[in-house]
Amino acid sequence: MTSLLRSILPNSSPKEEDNYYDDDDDDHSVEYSFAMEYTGPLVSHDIPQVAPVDVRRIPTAAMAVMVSNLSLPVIQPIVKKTDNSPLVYSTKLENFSHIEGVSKSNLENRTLSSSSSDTLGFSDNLNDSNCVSGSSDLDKDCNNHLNPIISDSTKSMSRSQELYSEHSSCESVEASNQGNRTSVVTFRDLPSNNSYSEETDLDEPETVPHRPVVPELKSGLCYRCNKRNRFSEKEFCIVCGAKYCSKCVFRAMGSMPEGRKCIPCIGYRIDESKRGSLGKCSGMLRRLLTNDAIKQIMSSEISCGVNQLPPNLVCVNNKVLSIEELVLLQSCSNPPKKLRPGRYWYDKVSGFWGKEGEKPMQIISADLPVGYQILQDASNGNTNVLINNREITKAEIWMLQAAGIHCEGNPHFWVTADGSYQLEGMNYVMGKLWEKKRVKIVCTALSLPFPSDTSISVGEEVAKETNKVNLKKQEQRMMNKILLVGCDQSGTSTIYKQAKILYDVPFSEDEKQSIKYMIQKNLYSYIAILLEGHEHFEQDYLVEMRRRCADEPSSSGDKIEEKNMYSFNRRLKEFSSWLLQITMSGDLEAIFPAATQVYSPLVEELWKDKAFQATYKRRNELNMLPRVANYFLDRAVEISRMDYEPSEMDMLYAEGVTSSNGVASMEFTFPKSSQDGYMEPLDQNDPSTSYQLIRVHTSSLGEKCKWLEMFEDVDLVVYCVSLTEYDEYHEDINGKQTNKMLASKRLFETIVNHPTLSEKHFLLILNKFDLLEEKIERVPLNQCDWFQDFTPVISHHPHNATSNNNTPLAQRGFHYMAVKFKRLFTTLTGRKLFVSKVTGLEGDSVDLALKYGKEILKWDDERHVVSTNEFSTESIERTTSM
Ligand SMILES: Nc1nc2c(ncn2[C@@H]2O[C@H](COP(=O)(O)OP(=O)(O)OP(=O)(O)O)[C@@H](O)[C@H]2O)c(=O)[nH]1
Ligand SMILES: [Mg+2]
Repeated sequence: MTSLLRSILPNSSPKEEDNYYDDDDDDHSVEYSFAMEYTGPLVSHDIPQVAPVDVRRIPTAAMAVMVSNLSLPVIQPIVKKTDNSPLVYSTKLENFSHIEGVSKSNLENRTLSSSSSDTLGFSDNLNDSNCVSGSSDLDKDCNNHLNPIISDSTKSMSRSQELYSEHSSCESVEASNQGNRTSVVTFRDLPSNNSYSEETDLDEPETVPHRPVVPELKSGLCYRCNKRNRFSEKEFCIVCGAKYCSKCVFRAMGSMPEGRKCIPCIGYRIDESKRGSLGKCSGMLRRLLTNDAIKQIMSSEISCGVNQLPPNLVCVNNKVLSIEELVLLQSCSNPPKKLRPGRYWYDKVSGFWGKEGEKPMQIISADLPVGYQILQDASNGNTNVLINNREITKAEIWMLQAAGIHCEGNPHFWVTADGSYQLEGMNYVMGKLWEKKRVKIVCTALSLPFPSDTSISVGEEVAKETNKVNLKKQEQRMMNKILLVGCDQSGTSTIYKQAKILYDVPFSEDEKQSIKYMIQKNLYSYIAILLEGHEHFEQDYLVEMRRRCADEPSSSGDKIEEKNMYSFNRRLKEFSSWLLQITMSGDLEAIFPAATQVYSPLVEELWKDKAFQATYKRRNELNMLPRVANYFLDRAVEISRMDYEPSEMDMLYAEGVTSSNGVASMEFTFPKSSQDGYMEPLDQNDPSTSYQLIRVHTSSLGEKCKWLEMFEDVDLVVYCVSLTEYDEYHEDINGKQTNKMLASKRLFETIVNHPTLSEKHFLLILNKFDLLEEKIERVPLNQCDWFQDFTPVISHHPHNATSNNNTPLAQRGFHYMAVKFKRLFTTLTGRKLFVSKVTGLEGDSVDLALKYGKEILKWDDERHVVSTNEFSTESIERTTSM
């Protein structure tokens, strides 16, 4: 028998063909099969029925592709329903009439219908060529697995078929032609998308047999043709793990009624380690089939009964689930995502859901009668703070703090599904957790769950749909987490904000508002510095004038006062002394920006005042004035107004970023750019790769950065150091002056040595290179004890551009510091530190550094793929695209 598959694979050996289809005309033991209206040319390319298939689930589009490969028309089966419900599949004859050599009468003659009123199958004139027998060589190969499926239709209908047919809402009515003939199938309308239908899956799917995983072949070998091509894509069987190349995949897997399983594995449970890849096929299969075909196969793979998770492998609150519980869990409006075998805890009141001994990973529907009562130590918390009887983790404490909830005194909270919280024993709701914007930021940064808006407020159906979409979106995306840390003033918040601007992640209203207030408050502190300077300038001017006066006895003291170019009018004088007093007392923070409305007119008046302008011109003499102050002072009047709206640049230059507990988090993707050249090939194939940048302030990390353990799932740590710190000092908690570079080094050591990050890649950002260029000319690097051996040789031949000696001093300083950190890192870890030179205020510079981070992650991914040759479909795609 010639098969359609065979016909599209002309080079395959006859032996291989025999393995799949035999010529035994008498054996027509297909239980579910096509009845199609066929015509001449098609007869010789019959449909590859290698396993019993629910007609509705046969990926017709897959067939269509194969047919289209043969330049044949797409066959669209249409369903006719007769009184007794058996179905007849037919195709529209017109579809074929344009094919050369095919007349309508020819088509009609070859029309197929069910062979008896209640039997669905091929009519005799096609049986010869189209039916698949169970006695082919292939089937002999697979005898043990296939026989139960394709022999006696009633007696031997395998469990998988039962489940399968149940899922596809087919009912086996009776068998005609016992042994050889097809069983009778009637069809009901498909129910909604639920994987489980009540009557179907409640009976022990755990009895679905388990098939051992095949031992892995040497990397790159196809399990069928045994040909090696390490980098060519393969599709793998979700049961036994065997991998097939594009030439063999259809021969090995047939029409894939249960998804990607080799034929002998049909009817068997999937390998649980591959559950994550259900519904995700390789790029290879996508190229071979149409979208519709892929959709159909993947949907069968996800929903067919035999592939469902066995309930006895899931334990919730110490109780092994029954099938009813599992169904409840998976069919609720907000089910656990990617449920795998394992032990879980479930807080029925709030809906928090997590793995035993771990922080919550999701918020699912509340009040499901699943598992026993939750235990206090379910998530292994050690905070003495309880939510719904569970001792919560440190990450959750941060979440509560972000919501403004105090956790002193080890309180016990009661949190309901909508986030309402109250103290145990108190009868009033203190607030709603999920309504606090900062909670969302902290939850995202710490990988804590946050409910989607819909799951709280909208009806079940909409929520269900939204969840599905979200789930799909999540599955499509690969999230890489980047943790950004550094000492105070190293520039982490600048880099974080720069990334927002670069990758089009808008600042939230909340962030904008608080950055605006920060800018306005800082403006008054800069003005205060100017006013302090003004007092000195005024005093100096007075002294100078008096000296001159002494030289010219004719001029009076009053005149000197009048002539003083630094004199304010009375109002400005009062404002000036008030502001200076407030600043000295440290109350500036308490008054501004709230008082902006009142003082804004005074700022305007001040700015127009000649005395103040004279002071402003001399601002460079004021050491206390930060460099960034110029940027804002130039627009002081505009900024001091109530209706001031900070621009992106303003937000970048503002000192700080809104965050609670010093944690800020953003998601972004790298935009595609034609200039990226060779750097981009992988991303072009995988544009959905997204990144999460989490900036955390070290003051929030506790002693010895203990709370770094909350960032166990980050992929890359970016440590930020300011290149200008080498001659700067700050007072530590004991009042001791400490060199800032040494403090940075110590923090670096602590973070690198932290057990949570022991396996992570590190990228060191040496920031503020623009400032180093200025500073290193004035202040030698060996001001810092750690940099004593920096002794650059200065060239006396400035025109010798190729000489190393002519490398700018700042560049050499940067290299030197980079090597210092690299050596330190290698001593601590034995691994390689990546370093990037950055000027945080320049977008391109930050962009390059973050892209470097991306390259590190990509490199790591590829390394894993090559070394472990994992089954992950993404990795297969990536390897190939290398
Ligand atoms: N000239 C220059 N200034 C920079 C650069 N990076 C950051 N700054 C400035 O340095 C100051 C500190 O930067 P931040 O980003 O606030 O530093 P941080 O790490 O958040 O420090 P904390 O807020 O103290 O935690 C800000 O005024 C920035 O504008 C840079 O590359 N060049
Ligand atoms: Mg800052």
